[in-house]
Amino acid sequence: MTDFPTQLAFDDAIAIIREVAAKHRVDTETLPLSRAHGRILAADVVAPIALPPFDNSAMDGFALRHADLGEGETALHLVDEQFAGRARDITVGEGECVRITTGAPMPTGADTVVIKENTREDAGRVVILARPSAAGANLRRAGEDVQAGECVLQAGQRLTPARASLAASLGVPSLTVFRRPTVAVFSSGDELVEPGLSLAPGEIYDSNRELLMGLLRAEGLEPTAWPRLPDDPRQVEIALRDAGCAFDLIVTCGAVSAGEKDHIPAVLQQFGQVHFWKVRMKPGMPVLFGSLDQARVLALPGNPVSVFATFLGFGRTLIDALQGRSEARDAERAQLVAPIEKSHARREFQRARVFCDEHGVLRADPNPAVGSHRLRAVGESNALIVVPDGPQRLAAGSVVEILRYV
Ligand SMILES: Nc1nc2c(c(=O)[nH]1)N[C@H]1C(S)=C(S)[C@@H](COP(=O)(O)OP(=O)(O)OC[C@H]3O[C@@H](n4cnc5c(N)ncnc54)[C@H](O)[C@@H]3O)O[C@H]1N2
Ligand code: MOO
Repeated sequence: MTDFPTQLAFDDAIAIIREVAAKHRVDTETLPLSRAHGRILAADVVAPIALPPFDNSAMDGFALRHADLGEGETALHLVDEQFAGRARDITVGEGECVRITTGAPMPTGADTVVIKENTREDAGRVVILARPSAAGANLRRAGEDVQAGECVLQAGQRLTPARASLAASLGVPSLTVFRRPTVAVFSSGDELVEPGLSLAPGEIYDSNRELLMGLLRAEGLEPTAWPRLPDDPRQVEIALRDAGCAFDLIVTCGAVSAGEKDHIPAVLQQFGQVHFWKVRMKPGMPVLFGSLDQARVLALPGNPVSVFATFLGFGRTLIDALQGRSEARDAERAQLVAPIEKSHARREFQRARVFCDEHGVLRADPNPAVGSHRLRAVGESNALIVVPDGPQRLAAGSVVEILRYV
C-alpha cells in the first residue's frame, strides 16, 4: 500500500502539481523595470496617467483648423512651430497654421494636421493642396489608448517586452513580481560520463543534464547543475537533502523507476513526501512529484525522450504555478500530416515537426522513431503531439494538441 496516488491520469497529476505548488509559491520582490523582464507580475498595474498623455500629431506637417480649408487649395499664415518636446503656449487662429512634428502636442485651436507632402510653402504662407475629409485627421487623442486609472496589467501575467514597454510608457519605474524559483538539476546513474571524457564499456555520455539546463533556461530560470548522482542510496540521500534545504525546486532525471539502483523514490518517501508516482503517460510513466524540506521535487525518468515529455508536460506547469503565473499559456493545435494509432490507454507524446503550410494551416508531421532513448528524433522535431488518453485512431488531417519547444 502506498499513501500517495500512483498510476494516475495525466490530468490528475497536473491538478496535484497545481495544488501543491500554490501552497509553496515563491515570495515577491520589487524590481526596476529593466530587471523584471520575463517575471510574473505579483500585483496589478494601474495606469497613473493616460496614454497618449495629451492630444498630439501623428505626422509631420501643419496643425490647423479644418473649418478654414476650402475645396481646392487654401493658403494659411504660418504663425509658429511646435516640435515634439515641451508644449509651448501657442494658439492657432482663423486662417493660421503651425508647423508641427510627429508626437508634438497640438496647439490650442487646431483640430487637424495636414502632412507636409500635401502642402507647399510660399513666403510665410503655407498652401494646403488637399483638404482632409474630416477634422481630426492625423491627430492622436489623449487617452485613446489608456485612460488614467485603468488596470492595464494583471497579477499572474508574464512580463513580456511589450508589457514592459507599456509599463514604461506609463512612467512606472518598478514592478512587484514573483521571485524566480531557484532550481537544482541532478542527473543520476553510474553509467553517466561528462562529454569530453572517454567512455569505458557500458558507459554513456550524460545528455539529460544539457537538456534540462536548456529547457529550464528557456523558462527564464537560472538552474544550478549539481554533480551527477552515483547509484548509491546514501549519496543520493545526502545530495538531495542538501539541495532540499537550499532550493525551491529540484529536478532529477533517472533512478526513479523499478530497478535495484532507483533510489530516488525511497529517499523521498523516507525524508520527504511523495505527491504522486507513476502517471499513465508514454513516455515518462515513472515520473514522480514530491517535496523535500523546502523544495518541490520533480523526478523525471532517465530516458531522454521521457525527460522531454515529462518536462514539457509537468515541468512547465510546476514552474508556472510556483511563480504565480495564472495566465494560461496559449494552447496550440495542428493538423496531423500522417495518421496516428495507439491501442493503449495512456496519454502519449509523439515527436513531430510542426510547420505552417502554404494555406496558413499549422501542420504536425509525426516522427516515426519509436523508443524513449532516441534523442536524435527530438532534435529533428520541434514539438510533441499530445495523443489523448484511451485507444486512438487519428486520421491524417485530425486536429491535435501540440507542445512546441525551442
Ligand atoms: N521493470 C521496469 N523497468 C522499467 C520501467 C518499469 O516500470 N518497470 N520503466 C521503464 C521506463 S518507462 C523508463 S522511462 C525507465 C526509467 O527509468 P529510470 O528513471 O529509473 O531511469 P534510469 O534507469 O536511471 O535510466 C533509464 C535510461 O536512461 C538513460 N539515462 C539516464 N540518465 C541519463 C542521462 N543523464 N543522460 C543520458 N541517458 C540517461 C539510462 O542510461 C537508461 O538507459 O525505466 C524503464 N524500466
Ligand atoms: O515511459 Mo519510459 O518513459 O518509455 O521510457
